[in-house]
This record gives sequence, structure tokens and C-alpha cells, in this order.
Amino acid sequence: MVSTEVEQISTIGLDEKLDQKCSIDGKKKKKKSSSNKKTTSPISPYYEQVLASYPLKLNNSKAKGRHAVAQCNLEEGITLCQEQATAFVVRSPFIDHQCHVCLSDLEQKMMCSSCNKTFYCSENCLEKDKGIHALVCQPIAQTEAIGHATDVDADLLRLMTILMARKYLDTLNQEDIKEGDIQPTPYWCLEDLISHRENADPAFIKVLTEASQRLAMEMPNEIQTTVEEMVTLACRINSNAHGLGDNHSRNTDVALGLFPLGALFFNHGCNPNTAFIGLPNGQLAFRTIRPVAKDEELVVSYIDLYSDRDERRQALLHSKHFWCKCKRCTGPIEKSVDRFLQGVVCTQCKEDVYIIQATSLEHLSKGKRALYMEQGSFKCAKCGSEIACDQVRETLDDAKKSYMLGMSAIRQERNYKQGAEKLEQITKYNSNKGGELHTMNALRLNSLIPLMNCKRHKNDLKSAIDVNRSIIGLMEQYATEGTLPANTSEISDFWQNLGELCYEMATDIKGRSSILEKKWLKEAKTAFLHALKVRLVIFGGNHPKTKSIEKSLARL
Ligand SMILES: C[S@@+](CC[C@H](N)C(=O)[O-])C[C@H]1O[C@@H](n2cnc3c(N)ncnc32)[C@H](O)[C@@H]1O
Repeated sequence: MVSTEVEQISTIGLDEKLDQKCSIDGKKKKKKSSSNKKTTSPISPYYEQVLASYPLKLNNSKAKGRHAVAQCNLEEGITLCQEQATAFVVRSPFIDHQCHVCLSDLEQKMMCSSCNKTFYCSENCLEKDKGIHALVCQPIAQTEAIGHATDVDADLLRLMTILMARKYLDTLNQEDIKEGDIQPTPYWCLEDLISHRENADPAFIKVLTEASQRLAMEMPNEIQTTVEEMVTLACRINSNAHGLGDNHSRNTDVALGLFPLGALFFNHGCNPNTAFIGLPNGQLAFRTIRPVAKDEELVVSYIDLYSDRDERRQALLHSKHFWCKCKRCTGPIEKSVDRFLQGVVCTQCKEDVYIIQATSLEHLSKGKRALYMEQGSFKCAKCGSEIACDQVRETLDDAKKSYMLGMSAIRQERNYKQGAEKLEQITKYNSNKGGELHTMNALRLNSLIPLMNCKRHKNDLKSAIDVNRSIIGLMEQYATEGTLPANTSEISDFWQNLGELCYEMATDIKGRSSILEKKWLKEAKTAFLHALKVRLVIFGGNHPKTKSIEKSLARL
């Protein structure tokens, strides 16, 4: 899961930023990156100019397309790039919760009474939006009805409309790059983005075409364009848009924005060295989450890191329309952490798991998986002993069944006791038929998270704390044994959650045992300090996610 929460703007001067970024220690020299050698076409000077103050270099190679590499050795927690969205929309469920210009909470709502769909927090924001809103008010008033009639997401139609108005306004206002404030990335950069239109579902293109025709009829002449261009724009949005959170980072997905610079130069990697974080007013920042060597490619993850190779590739194929060729997805599975994520422990040596090869693009795109296609036997990655494929499948299928039963008890029946029982079976899964799930099997992590919530629901704080510790332990195991990142938003969330749980324990025990109260307060402090350490790397010191931990520590 990638985090896109909003933070307070960090206003470090550009020169100061560069100084901070390049670590003085040049000892960790790495081999020259091969990406430099395969350069194809040059990058537009605009991009070089607008990103000149950041410690990255822009490349274009056959193998990686456009991408960014570190200009020098970088420490973790360095801002690589900060961008103002070309445009963003507040998503429908939050439409009257956040300001459509600055994303702050709406205490007093100022609504456009013509479209009834645009909300501002202040006269100032309304004023800022006047030029663009005059062009989009009428089509925006119709996006919900058009979306409903054609089965196209109304938020997508709103974002398309605003982007088309942005395109028109950009043509009137062709200024050079301004010093100081970060300006929205101009519309023309968006036209450089991959659309993957050719890979989109034809049925989607059909409904999109119909929706675009209807939307075009509502548009003023200034922003009219061809239906073809509108469809391609929608595909570009689907392949490249980012979620944004509110300004306090309570909700993670209140808005959807287009950030062409980020989308053009940060490729995806399933073992990233960079994370993107949302900032206020529709900005996005890219920050290193571990040390990066000079010339190393800077990659972010678009998806959940803790799912197996087939699942990640399928998610990327489905949502972003590409076949992942990152290092983690192309390395031999028998040496990768990926074997553990769908791992069943070897019944002979008990030290490794049976190797299930990754599924090919051809099969995965048809919904087939190697796990179910293999006949014969699977081999242990360590001792080479074999087991019938059916036995491994049975172990995994039984565990999946318990997971589904647990989740349906929670979601459909709100039966947390039964849900917890089913999920606990997986966390301790040891089948007498085929084998045992590996500790790092993704199903275990996926079960521990709802299990912790069940315990919390039942007010069983002590068990919730134990499960929360197991989750952190597991994520740290992925980092140490599987070399996945140790600084992730998820890990910091679980440290924060652990701090809150321990604080609740201390509050509960208050007045009954001062020794126990002190013990739980101490544990809460330790957990919050861990959360703070990780948040400082990912979000930096000014982000509300970091400030919220400081507040929790001050309360102790
Ligand atoms: C946001 S763009 C990144 C910039 C891209 N390299 C370019 O030249 O436009 C994302 C696209 O880059 C390609 N891409 C990024 N990461 C990839 C990966 N790990 N494996 C294969 N293709 C990738 C895919 O085509 C994807 O749709």
C-alpha cells in the first residue's frame, strides 16, 4: 500500500535542499549504472530545468524508458522532488468535506450554487478558482448524471473536465518557469505520459467514448476538444493518477491528482528506495526511504509490497496495464523473498519452502496461476526434496478458505469472535495434510491485521497488543531477511497503533497498579519513538503524520 497523505508544506530553500541531499561520504562508490549507456532520446530541457535543484538525473533508456537516478550518494529521508498537481479533484464521498482548492477541512461550506458540486473553504480559495471554474461549471454540473448513464466514474469525468480547462488556460498564460513557489506542472507535460490506451478493456473504451461525447456537449467552446483526445486523457489519468489525503492525513484518499513530473520519471519497483507522500494544496513529494548510491535508479512502489509476485504483477497489469520487470520480479524466485510470500514449509528439512515458479504474462493475463497449473511435484528451495503439488495446493487452499470465512464473519455478520477464530487458525496454520504456512506467507500478515482489529473490537487490549507486535515483527522480518524497506508508512502506522494500545492499557490500569501503569507508559513511549524514527525518514519533520507522533509523545 502506498501512502499519499498530506503534510504541512516544508519550506526548505532550494540550495539548502541540494546541500542536504548529497551525502559528503563518497566512499560507497558503485559500478557505473548501465542505464546511462543505453540512453535513447534526450529529455526535454524543460524537465531538466524544472528539476535542476534536486539531486537527481533524468535518463531515457530502451530498457527503462524515462527514469530518474541519484545524482550522488543519498541518505534516507531526502526530498528528491516536489510537485504541484496539474489538477486534482476531491473524490465524491468527500466532495463537501474538503476545499476543492487547498484540500483543507470545510468548517463553513461555500458551494457554487450553479453546479452544486464545487466547495471552497474561503473567499480566497473561491477567488483563486474563478478563472477555471467559469469554464468547467456547466459540464461539472452534469458529470454525475453522465457517469450514471454511461457507467463511468463521475470523478474521472470531473478531472478530465478540469484538465481540459487547465490546458486552455495554459495556452493563454505561457510563462517561463518562475522562481520561488512551486507552480502546477503545465498541461503539455501530461501529453508525454504513457496512456496504455491500447491495453485498456475495449468495453471501458466504449463507455468512455459515450461519456466523452456527452461531456463534450456540455463544454464551452474554449475547452472543446476531440472525443479521441478525451478518451486518451482518461486512459492517461487511469494509468498515472495519484491519491491524495486531507491536510491532517486522517484520510488517505480524499482526492485524485495528476503529477506529470513524478509520473514521467519515477518507475515502479516492488522493492523501492523512494516513497511519494502527499503535501497540502495538492502537492506530492518524493523522498528516499533508504540510502541510495550515485547513479542508482530511484523507484517507488505503486502497490502493496507484501503480496506474492503473481499477485503484484496481476495488480499492476489490472490497474496500470504493464508487466512488471523490476529487479524483484525478474530475479530467480528460489532466492527471492517472494517464495516465502506463498510459501509452504518443507516437511523434510523444515528450513525453506517449496518453490512455486512465477506465472507467465500469457497465463496471468488469462487469470491462470502456475500454482494451479503445475503437475507432479514442487521442490524445496534448500534440500531439494519433493512433494506432490496437490499437497501444497491443499495447504494453501485450506488456509485461504479459513481467511475467507474469517473475513466474511467480520464483514457480513460483524461476528468478531468467529472472525478471530478463523483468522487465528491461519496465523498458527499447521496442516497435517500438506505442511505448514511459512511465517512470511502473505496470508499470515493479511490475517494478522484484521485479527488485531477483532481483538480491539472485543476490548481485548492485551491480545491486540500481542498481535500488533507480531505484525511489526513480521514486517521487520521482511525487511531484514527479505531486504524489503524498513521505512514504510505501514510500519510507522503499526508502531503508532502499538503506542496507542499501550497508552490505553496504562489508562485502564490507572489507580489500580502504579507499577503496571508505568510499565505500559514506558512501552507506549518506546513504540511512539519507533514510529517517530520511521516517520521522520518517510514524511520529514513538518508532516502532520510526524507531528501527530510528537503530540502523542508529549501527552505521556
Ligand atoms: C509512470 S510511468 C514511468 C515513466 C516511464 N518509464 C516512461 O518512460 O514514461 C509508468 C510506466 O512506466 C513503465 N514502467 C514503470 N515501472 C515499470 C516496471 N517495474 N516494469 C515495467 N514497466 C514499468 C510502464 O509502462 C508504466 O506504465
